[in-house]
Amino acid sequence: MGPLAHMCSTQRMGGHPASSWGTCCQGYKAVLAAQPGGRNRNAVLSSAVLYFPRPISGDRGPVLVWPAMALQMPMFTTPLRHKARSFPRQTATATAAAAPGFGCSLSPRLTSGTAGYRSTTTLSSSSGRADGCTANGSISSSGNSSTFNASASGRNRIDNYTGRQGSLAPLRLVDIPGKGRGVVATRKLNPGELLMVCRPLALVQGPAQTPVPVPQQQPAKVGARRTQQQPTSPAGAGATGSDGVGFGVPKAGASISEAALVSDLQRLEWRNPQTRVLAFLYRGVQQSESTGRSAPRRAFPVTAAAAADSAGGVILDLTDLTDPWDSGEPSASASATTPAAAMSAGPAVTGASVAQGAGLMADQLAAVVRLNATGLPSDDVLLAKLYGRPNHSFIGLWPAHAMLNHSCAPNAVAVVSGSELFIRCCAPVPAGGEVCITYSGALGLGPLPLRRALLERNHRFRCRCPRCAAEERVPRELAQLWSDIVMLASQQLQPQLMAAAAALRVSNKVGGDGNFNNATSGVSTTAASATAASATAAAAALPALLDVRGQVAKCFGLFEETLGQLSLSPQEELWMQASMYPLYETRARCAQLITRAVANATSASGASEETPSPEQDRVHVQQLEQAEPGKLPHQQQVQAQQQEEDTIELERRLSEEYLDALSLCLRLQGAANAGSDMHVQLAARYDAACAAHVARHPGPRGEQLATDARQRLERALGTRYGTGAETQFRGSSGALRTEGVDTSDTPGAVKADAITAPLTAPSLEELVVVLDELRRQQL
Ligand SMILES: C[S@@+](CC[C@H](N)C(=O)[O-])C[C@H]1O[C@@H](n2cnc3c(N)ncnc32)[C@H](O)[C@@H]1O
Repeated sequence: MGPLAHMCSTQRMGGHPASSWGTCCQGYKAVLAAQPGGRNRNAVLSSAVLYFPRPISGDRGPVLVWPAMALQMPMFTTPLRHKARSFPRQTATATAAAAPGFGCSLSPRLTSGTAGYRSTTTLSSSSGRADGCTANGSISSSGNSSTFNASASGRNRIDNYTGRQGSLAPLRLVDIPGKGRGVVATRKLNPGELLMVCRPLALVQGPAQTPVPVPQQQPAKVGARRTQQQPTSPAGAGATGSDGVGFGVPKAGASISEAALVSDLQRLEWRNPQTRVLAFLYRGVQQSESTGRSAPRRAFPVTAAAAADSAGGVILDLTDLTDPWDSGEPSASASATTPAAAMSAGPAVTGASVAQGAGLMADQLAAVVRLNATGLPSDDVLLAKLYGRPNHSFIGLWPAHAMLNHSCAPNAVAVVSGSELFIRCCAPVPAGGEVCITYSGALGLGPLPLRRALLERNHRFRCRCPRCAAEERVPRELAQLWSDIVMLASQQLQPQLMAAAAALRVSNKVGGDGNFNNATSGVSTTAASATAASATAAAAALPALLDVRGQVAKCFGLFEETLGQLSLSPQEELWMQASMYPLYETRARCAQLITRAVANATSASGASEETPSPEQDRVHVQQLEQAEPGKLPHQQQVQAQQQEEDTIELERRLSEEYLDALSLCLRLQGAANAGSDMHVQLAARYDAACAAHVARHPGPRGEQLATDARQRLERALGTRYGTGAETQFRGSSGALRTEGVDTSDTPGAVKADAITAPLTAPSLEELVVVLDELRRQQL
């Protein structure tokens, strides 16, 4: 039986495959119809039982089970073993070129020495960490007032880097009932708009890494460290697709402990403005403790909390926080000192009494870090590649970023590049609306119970964003059914797909180079036999893939049926679908693998026609001799042509099915995770898949798909990185690698003479070129 024989007739017509349960692919509808009450909720639930081959909710419940894949890679729990590097106190002078006409320059190196901008950066940092992490804690700058890091007053930074004079950052820090402090927009904000460029109060980086194509996630709060590593996404990066674009966390990416940051906060030299910022952040800890909003995991001394409150509080605005090392006049008493000494002795610091002594400091700092710090195994891979510098794992404290509260429907996204953290609007925000990021990373694309459990466990608060509110109104049994479906998709179907993908990977290897060397015997096989082996592997994988396809189709039937019973707004419906994302991505992944398996199988038959074996030749000659003159060759030709047309048509339909599924995933990413690296990766994947499709199946529909895909990729890139139209700060990571610092372990590192300057944001063309490069590296 050939591989295609596994498909039932409806599937050949674009319908559903036969499942391993032997039911018709449209069976769930029959079951639904057979239930008393037809389509009511109970009927749906009982039909669900019929369709799930194994119990789908275990003792622990779905919300505890689904993130298991993510939990396999805990972050920031094990200190890194870093190559020892020391950063003695030093002064570096950097010259870089200023804005006009600079947008297309890819290498910061090219910018050095040209006219216009000169910034003097004094870097004083902790000396020699035992673990070799780099600590970038105290950077103070002065210089040209038209630049972000050189503003004399520190008040107009955002105007300066966006070039919009007179319109100070369109954000304000306010108290938000039930959440503590938060950030609101003072005017309407649009996706892609740069909102803040934040410098860290402290930053610990791991050693330089070369990007390796695997998925990344946008920065998540440290409290969520166990959730931020996303499971390998079938539709997203890490997939085996030839159109795959995975460009995230370097594989060597290791975790850095919170303790490393705490210890750097203790070791860094402190001046009063920075102490004020720290005290300001610490107030958040105390507030959350006193309101019970977010109980810290340790009790803090009542005296310290009371002292901070009675100090009248430290009132800072966002501009004080975006660059904590550039906040104007240090107090007279503010000679460099340690945090403990500064907090207990510095009279100019309102929050000085927060610390009762060095003994408490570590605890307090730990609480500040826990509540406010952010970390990932890598900073942004695309920007690093664009600017020609390596990636670093990191954990850092960016005070302005720390003021952003969470929403499951975020309208802002954070991107870390070197030591800067950029905040960009990723969904429209009305004037007065709160600007929120997500703390959940990829797991924000999951059902409410899962999101809620993660936020409550890691951050100790209950999200009441509009998406959560809408999902709360879903009847309980339905919500349970949906959670079960998600769990089925991620716990059972995705592993099945992974196994099939592994088999196909082997088959691609065998068939791919056409001259496969057998590892054990060292015997080189012919192209034809290798392709035949590939076809065999594809044929072996197909039944499992078709089974998954059938199960996914049934799950979708159930979900869509039940979703249709609720009266939801289009936005709410999109959010519900986003919460079922694992099911959508399972479908896309499955469609992709089936497309590949069929292509492998059919190319094998083509290959054997091209290179018939001696036996085939003999049979063929015999047939010709016996045939009526002129008849058989013609019949054969017609048959072969028909077969080929059928095959191409089948491949086209399967490929379109894959593209449709991917397109939906992309839409959902845009609805609930816009501007995330997952969103960008998926957009790149979709773009590449559409381009591959149109190359294989030329025609107006393919062309249209490819155009649409490119637009969507540009939108995703624009949301995360800007459109290149505005001037922005290109990152000052050069400050980490100033004169005298050994950069030999960081190939391509930005050297002292190339400390970056405000430049035009990367253009879309630049970003697309880099994306393509990363993709080629992966292939
Ligand atoms: C990084 S801080 C954000 C700033 C914080 N509101 C403050 O005043 O310091 C994170 C904490 O803010 C609170 N928070 C953030 N998002 C929230 C939300 N959607 N609902 C309730 N509290 C939230 C929680 O206490 C959380 O642990």
